[in-house]
Amino acid sequence: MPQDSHHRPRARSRRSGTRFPGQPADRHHAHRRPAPGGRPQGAEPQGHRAAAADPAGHGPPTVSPASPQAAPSPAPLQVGQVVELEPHALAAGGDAVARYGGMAVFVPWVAPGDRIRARVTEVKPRYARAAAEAVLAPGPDRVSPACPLFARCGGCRLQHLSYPAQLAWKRRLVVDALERVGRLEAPPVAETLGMDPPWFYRNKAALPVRRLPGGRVAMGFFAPGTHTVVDLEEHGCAIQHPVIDQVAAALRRWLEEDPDGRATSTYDEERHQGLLRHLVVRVGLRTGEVLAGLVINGDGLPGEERLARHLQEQVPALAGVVKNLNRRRGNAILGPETVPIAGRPWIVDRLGGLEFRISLESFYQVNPVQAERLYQVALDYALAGREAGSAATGSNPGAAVAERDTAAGRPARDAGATGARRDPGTGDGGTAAGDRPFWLIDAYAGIGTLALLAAARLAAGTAGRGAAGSGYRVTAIEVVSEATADARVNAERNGLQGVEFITGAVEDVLPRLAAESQGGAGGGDGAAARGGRPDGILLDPPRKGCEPAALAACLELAPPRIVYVSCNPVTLARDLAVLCDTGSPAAPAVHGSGRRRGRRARYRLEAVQPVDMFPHTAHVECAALLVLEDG
Ligand SMILES: C[S@@+](CC[C@H](N)C(=O)[O-])C[C@H]1O[C@@H](n2cnc3c(N)ncnc32)[C@H](O)[C@@H]1O
Repeated sequence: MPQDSHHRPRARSRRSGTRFPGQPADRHHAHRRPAPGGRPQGAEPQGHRAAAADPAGHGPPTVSPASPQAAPSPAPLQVGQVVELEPHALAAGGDAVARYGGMAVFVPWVAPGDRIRARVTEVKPRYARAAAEAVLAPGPDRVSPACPLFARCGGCRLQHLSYPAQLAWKRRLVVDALERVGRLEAPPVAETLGMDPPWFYRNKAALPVRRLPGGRVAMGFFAPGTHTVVDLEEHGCAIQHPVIDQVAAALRRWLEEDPDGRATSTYDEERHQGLLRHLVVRVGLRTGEVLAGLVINGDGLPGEERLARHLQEQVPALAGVVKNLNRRRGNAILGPETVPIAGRPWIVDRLGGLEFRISLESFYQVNPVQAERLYQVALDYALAGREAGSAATGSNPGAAVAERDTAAGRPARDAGATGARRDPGTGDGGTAAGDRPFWLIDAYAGIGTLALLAAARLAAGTAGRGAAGSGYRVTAIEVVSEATADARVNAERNGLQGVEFITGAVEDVLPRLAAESQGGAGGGDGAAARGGRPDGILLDPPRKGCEPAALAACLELAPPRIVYVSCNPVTLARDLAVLCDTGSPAAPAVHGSGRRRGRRARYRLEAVQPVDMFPHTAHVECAALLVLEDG
């Protein structure tokens, strides 16, 4: 697979050939270059064109002439009533919001500024829901969705909105959460960093596999609000890497045509019966390596070794095929045990000039192009003034290495990590005040992406003196042991020293480090005792945010900077309210916080950078910089 394969995505079709509106049928010219402003071909503004209605309320509504019977009524809404609405905003999940007689009405799949005819589906005391039946006049930001499955598949929520409008909305989402939930006044939120082109970016898919009556097999995403699989075979997916479609097609062929494949049952959630549950595919965007995981409600599949060979023949980029055993009921995709069937049970990808080994279970950002930008911002925040040249010149050694690597398409070992090792550095740029090593804690570290990129940057400024204690120290904390194992290998693979990996929950480990830190240097044998007070903490928790004990420990450790990376603006706002002590009712009480020097530590929100990690979905990622104000 070519190194820049993600720049040449192409949809494929076993049955019909071409996939997306506006996409050329010629596979080699199928990359949909966006028009200026990020709009893909085939997603043109609808202007005043009309579209047809979906009676089930699931399809995108289509434009039609205004109906004289649908005039707004001041009477209270009733289920089944047809009303005309003009949504003015999007709510957090991506539904449009309109007002009707003082009541908020949520309508999916329509855009602010659209004038629509909608049927009321639910009425609550303070809000209602409606399904759009027709767009009477499109709003200024409406575009034609690029994917014909849009609104039938639950993967994307915003394809009907121009990309610049999506970016503006995501920034607004962050500002609103910080103001409303966090009680942070006039938060310093930058414009959202968008992706160009914002398509075919996902490097991972977990596709439920279901056999249909007659023996055909469906694989895809669930329809919105259901567990009905929307089969991607016909159209592929506009936001995931095309090789994922190839692996799915190869598995489908096996299940439909091979005798062992035809004998393989697929999972029935309600009865908790059937063998094959999901196909999980991971792709290394920069290396082209692919890992296929077959999630099984049992021990194995009939003819699984032949199946693995079949997949590898069909998709030569497959580095390995594994089975994951998940015999549990419920929505968790992966079970506790992963067993290799063929090849190796991990892939390698390159990011920021470093190489990362990634197993099936380990967290890895689904959009590495945008992840690289996010990490660069987060580390610029965390390391400001600590790297050689960064304070004086604003230069960014890590980023320069990453760019060189990307531009030249060279293997990472020529750049990034080894570059960091070879680079003589310029003195004590990575050293904290006095002669103490600069100490950074990476909490929720996954496979060590941020920790190792930080170490590479710090090493570039300190001639690699990390482990010796005079330059820098990075402490990475992660609860999933497979991810920590990957992280250790990744440190070695990139020749990076001075990084220690702790497997454990942040809410357990950070308080321990805080207690050691209070004991002062030499007061224990842990990292905190050796390093004293950290110079920075990176927090990158899952969607639910940090536990109060983790936040309390941050306040006790009271580093000059905290960088909070988040994929959920609401929990970000809640946790920042604790760290900035805004008095928000959403902030949980934290105990024992900020006892350092008898004062409660308190942070100021200095900058927030939203990054569009998930174009066309209602999700947004952020990096927020907090600077110690008091304590
Ligand atoms: C959003 S990911 C970030 C990972 C990493 N920073 C990256 O960018 O690749 C969150 C990580 O936190 C881990 N995690 C979840 N809860 C945790 C906890 N209580 N303590 C430590 N790690 C946790 C997850 O396994 C996952 O690897």
